[in-house]
Amino acid sequence: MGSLLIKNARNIITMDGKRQRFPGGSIYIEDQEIKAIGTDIPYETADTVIDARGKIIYPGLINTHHHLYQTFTRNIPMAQDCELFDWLITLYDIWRHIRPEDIYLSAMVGLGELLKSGCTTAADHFYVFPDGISGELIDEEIRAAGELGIRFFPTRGSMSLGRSDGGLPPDEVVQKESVILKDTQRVIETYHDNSRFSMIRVGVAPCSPFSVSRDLLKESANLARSYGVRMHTHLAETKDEENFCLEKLGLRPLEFMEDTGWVGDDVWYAHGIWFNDDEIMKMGSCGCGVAHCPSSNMKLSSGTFPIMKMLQNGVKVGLGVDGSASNDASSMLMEVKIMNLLHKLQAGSTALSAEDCLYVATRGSSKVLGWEDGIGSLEVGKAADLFMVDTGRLEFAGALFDDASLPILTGTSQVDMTIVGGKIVVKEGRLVNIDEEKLAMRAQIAASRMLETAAKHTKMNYYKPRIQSFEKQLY
Ligand SMILES: Nc1nc2[nH]c(O)nc2c(=O)[nH]1
Repeated sequence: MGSLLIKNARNIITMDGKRQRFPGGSIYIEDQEIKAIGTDIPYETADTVIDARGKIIYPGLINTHHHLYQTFTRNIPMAQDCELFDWLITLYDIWRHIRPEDIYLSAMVGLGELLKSGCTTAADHFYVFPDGISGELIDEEIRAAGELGIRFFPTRGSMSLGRSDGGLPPDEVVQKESVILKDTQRVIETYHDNSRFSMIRVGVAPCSPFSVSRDLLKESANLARSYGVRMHTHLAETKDEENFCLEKLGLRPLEFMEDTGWVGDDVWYAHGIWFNDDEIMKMGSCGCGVAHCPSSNMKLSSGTFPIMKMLQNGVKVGLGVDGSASNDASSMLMEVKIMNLLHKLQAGSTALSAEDCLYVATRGSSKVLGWEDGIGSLEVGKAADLFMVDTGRLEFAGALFDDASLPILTGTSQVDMTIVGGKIVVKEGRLVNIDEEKLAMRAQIAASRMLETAAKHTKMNYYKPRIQSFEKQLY
């Protein structure tokens, strides 16, 4: 691939162990790897040279939880203003009609938004495999990631406990356990690459305690561990989930996970809001990680993630935007800001700085994904995954007093350049490898098709909001 020199940056925010910054610094990259970084590096030229005067460089953000296919079901009036179970029940009926092309296009849109907001590695949890849709579905989003040039961590999700067996999802979107395990093994064998600068690592991800069976959890854990791949699931997201576990399984959610082999330093959960103090201590000591998804937790009124208790107990915490249906966006930069504001309110004004939140979204996320040797900070020996912002932009005027927190506090959601593994994938704020306008048009047509098909089947009016406007309620 050759060499790349990025020189004369206004500042480089490294997020290394000392949180070093290099005002006036440069980075020298060979192939995917950072070979030198600082103000006094022994390289003056390279195959490609970028003059970064006036630009600030940050480590690429790492998204630890997403459902990219949900990009086609955002801003649906009927799925607003409800909590997780009602929200899922509404949306399962739409997701039933997803096609392979929808998975590809929704991933292109979601991953494109992530790259444009400074994200360089994205984990995804794909768990809807409807009856009657043939094809190797998760492969569609892997194809999209390859085309856009983002580092990708697809997790092969699954649901096996349909409504007729006491689960939440309709039977039409659950699969037989043998089918799930066979396809998961195929995905691991076809795509998983555990090398330091791998572009694809695969995880195993049964969906949630109310949508999978005990047997599937056990067998999935055995499969994942036999290949040495990581394990991911939703846990402790809502009180409804806790009640489901207590009533139907006689266990708290974490007890259920322990019982089925789903505790350990190769496991990360999404959300983790409703763990009690003993459980948080246990998670810290056994090395479990959590993908914190603040926007989604607020939107679905799920609760507030106890971040300070988690960090104080040594739990690995990373950041996730969650599926677009419970966020309506895939902006990692915006998520860092929202996280910062949420915890000012919850944990107090001095608990977490904007720079601490940037740490969670970079270093913290790399630990959650078990990938700290390759990504998460800008230092020699790590991948050249980074984003840059141009301080000359209007929204930064009057704010150039702390370079680490600048793009977070000012609330910008777009970066000027994103580089993944030494390759430029966003330039002047635009995706390099795809025509954005054409993609947007194709994607909206496909999303409308899916919604209209669902409406025909269910006879629901998805355009109808759940609540009346507040004026109507009040007067
Ligand atoms: N926020 C979300 N929580 C979930 N639980 C579950 O079973 N599926 C989901 C989901 O898509 N989003």
